[in-house]
Amino acid sequence: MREAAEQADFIFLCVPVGELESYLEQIAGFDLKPGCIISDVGSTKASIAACARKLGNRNAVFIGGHPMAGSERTGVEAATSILFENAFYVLTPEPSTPPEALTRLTDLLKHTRAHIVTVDAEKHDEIVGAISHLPHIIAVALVNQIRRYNEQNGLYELLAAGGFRDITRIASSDPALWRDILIHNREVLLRLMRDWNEETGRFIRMLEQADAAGIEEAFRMSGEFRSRLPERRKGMIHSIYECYIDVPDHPGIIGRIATELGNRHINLSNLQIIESREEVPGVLRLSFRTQEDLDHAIASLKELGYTARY
Ligand SMILES: NC(=O)c1ccc[n+]([C@@H]2O[C@H](COP(=O)([O-])OP(=O)(O)OC[C@H]3O[C@@H](n4cnc5c(N)ncnc54)[C@H](O)[C@@H]3O)[C@@H](O)[C@H]2O)c1
Ligand SMILES: O=C(O)C(=O)C[C@]1(C(=O)O)C=C[C@@H](O)C=C1
Repeated sequence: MREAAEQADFIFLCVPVGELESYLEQIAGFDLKPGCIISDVGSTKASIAACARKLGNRNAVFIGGHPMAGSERTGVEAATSILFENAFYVLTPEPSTPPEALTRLTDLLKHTRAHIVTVDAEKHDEIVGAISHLPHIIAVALVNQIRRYNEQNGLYELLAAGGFRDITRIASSDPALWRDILIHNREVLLRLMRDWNEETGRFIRMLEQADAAGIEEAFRMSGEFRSRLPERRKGMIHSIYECYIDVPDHPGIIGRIATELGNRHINLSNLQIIESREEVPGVLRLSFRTQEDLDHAIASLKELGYTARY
């Protein structure tokens, strides 16, 4: 590691959050190239930023980083060359970070086609705590609640399909990775969990009082906010023109749809079966490179009798 680090212009630390500080400390003891930039990809930023401040700069500059991309999968098998494309990549420079170092790092990261955003490390942890870490806790808690019911009656597992799967994918994330993330952001998460308790408390009160209007309003407000979120920020740039098609359970149906589009010279860029029902290809998601292809595909599929929608 010393040999590689001492020749490097850039060093990225890509280990679990709990290992970051010890690597940064080791690297700080090496004879790094003048101007070397050290960054990381950890999901929390305040603790590694504090460690870097303590170690000081010497030859190198540390700039924390966090690509908001990835999935519940880990290991090299989960890597793809387009992982960061169109994703937001957060950098957490300090007021003392030399602007030219930040420019060199962003120039390098541009090749990933991610959108670079800068914010300070503490604010990062507050925001990402709310939009990433809290949802992971909620998903895990929910799955464990249902897992306990299922011990008494296996029907829970059998019937758990659409909604449950949608909200719990991230409950399959790597336990050790998430142990580190939650522990390193525990102050923020404790505050967020208290707010979460209030949020669930509001639902308890609405149910106790059979407050139909209140429940409707809660769904209306959440739907409104959620519909403002871009459908798909990361992944392949070209897959943002998407439509959904209900596919009946007939052999060869997917091939037929693809062939019909091909016959009309409509270029598919991606195709995904959304598994909402066991053993039934429920919904097909088709992606195109242009709005024109998408509109043409929807019109053609409707003409052929399929239910196609944006
Ligand atoms: N998975 C995501 O969605 C995601 C997204 C953004 C950032 N991150 C962050 O990226 C970092 C890596 O996560 P990942 O999802 O790529 O996980 P990963 O398991 O795919 O990669 C972690 C790598 O670190 C290695 N490793 C573990 N302990 C080590 C040690 N003590 N010394 C040296 N190597 C060690 C593992 O062998 C593995 O190759 C974490 O800090 C995580 O918080 C993850
Ligand atoms: O989509 C997922 O599976 C993720 O967990 C990705 C996700 C997120 O919560 O958005 C998880 C952790 C990372 O630090 C960044 C991205």
